[in-house]
Amino acid sequence: MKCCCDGLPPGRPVLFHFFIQRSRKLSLVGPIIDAADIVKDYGSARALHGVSLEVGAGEFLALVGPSGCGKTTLLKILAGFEEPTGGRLEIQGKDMRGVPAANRPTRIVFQKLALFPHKTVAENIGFPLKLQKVAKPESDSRVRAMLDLMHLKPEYLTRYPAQLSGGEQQRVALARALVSQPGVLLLDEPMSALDAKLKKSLQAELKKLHREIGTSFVLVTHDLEEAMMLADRICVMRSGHVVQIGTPADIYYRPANMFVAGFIGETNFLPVTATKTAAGATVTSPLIPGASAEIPAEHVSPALSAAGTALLVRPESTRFVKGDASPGEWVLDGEVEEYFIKGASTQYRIRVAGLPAAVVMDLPGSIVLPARVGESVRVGFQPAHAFLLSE
Ligand SMILES: Nc1ncnc2c1ncn2[C@@H]1O[C@H](COP(=O)(O)OP(=O)(O)OP(=O)(O)O)[C@@H](O)[C@H]1O
Repeated sequence: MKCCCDGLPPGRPVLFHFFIQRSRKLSLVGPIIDAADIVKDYGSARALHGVSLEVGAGEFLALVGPSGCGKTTLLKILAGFEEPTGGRLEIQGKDMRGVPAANRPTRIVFQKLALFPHKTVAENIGFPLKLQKVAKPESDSRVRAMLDLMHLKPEYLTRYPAQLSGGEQQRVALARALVSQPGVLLLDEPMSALDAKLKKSLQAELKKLHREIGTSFVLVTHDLEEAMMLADRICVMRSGHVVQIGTPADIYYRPANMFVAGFIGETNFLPVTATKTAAGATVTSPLIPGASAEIPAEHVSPALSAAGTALLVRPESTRFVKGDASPGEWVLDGEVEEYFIKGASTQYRIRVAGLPAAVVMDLPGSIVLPARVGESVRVGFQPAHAFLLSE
């Protein structure tokens, strides 16, 4: 027998069909969120200084940055819980000025669950549909579809939030946010209260869910690994400004400046003097007298300035040099300060004269250790593989 769900995974009912059809349609149009020059003042304090941001239909964007940089404020402005002091916000092509949260195509899930404790799971998930006066049979069917989507058992429908685990409660909150089929799902640290194992499994489910339903997700997170794992693009904020927006690879391998580089992942900054050339830049370092290296243009930050120029060498791009150095390799002499066995790899910290911080190395394997604490070692890396940036 043919039905409207043909071609969809078994057990994925009408709701899926709706999401998939809609996301295909939306992918033909422009950005679903278009925020330009958003300013937010709380009294005399400015929380956002002209933030501009676009989120594509079906895109997963993560907002990251130090505490107080304005992530939640921006999310609340998207959701309609805060009015911006200045700037323009369009969602699905419509100006959002004066549009209350309930009338926006957005839904939000907070870190602290806002489930109604005296309503059952079914009543919690169905609540937005009740507000929209959706007929009972349709509402029941959509609630059951959401339960299925969130891998929650049908018998949970009659349970109360207190009778569920933390992870299950968060899935109910996600189900409630998604049941009214929003164009954008806003997530404010939804997994930060969960233990590490549960967090990992919910992260995997969230990524799968996003791929399956095609709704745009905007996630605020403190967890940079989470942002790298889940997001199509990451927006790094600092003191109410957007510092860089890019793919996880852009942010990790081609950070705009030392702040972004230091914010995501371990870093080694080698002081250098750089001269721009047609092919990129030529660098020399006081730590490697007499040597110079060519850095290709794609490894030179477009925002390079004279202030505090440094070569970013990621820990996994280093090695111990036991014999001769490889062609073009730069080598630093040092002493092992400490090492940490991480299982799949071992992290070394090497004290190098002239550097304010120990050089961090991340070497595969942890069964046979190549060096011990106090041992003199030579650390090698290819400068052409490093990234040239400034403060
Ligand atoms: N309702 C408010 N009244 C006054 N100031 C506020 C208000 N909400 C936020 N702020 C201030 O605005 C700035 C940005 O806050 P916001 O909560 O957006 O930061 P955040 O990046 O989400 O921080 P965190 O990661 O700690 O949650 C902070 O300096 C904060 O103190």
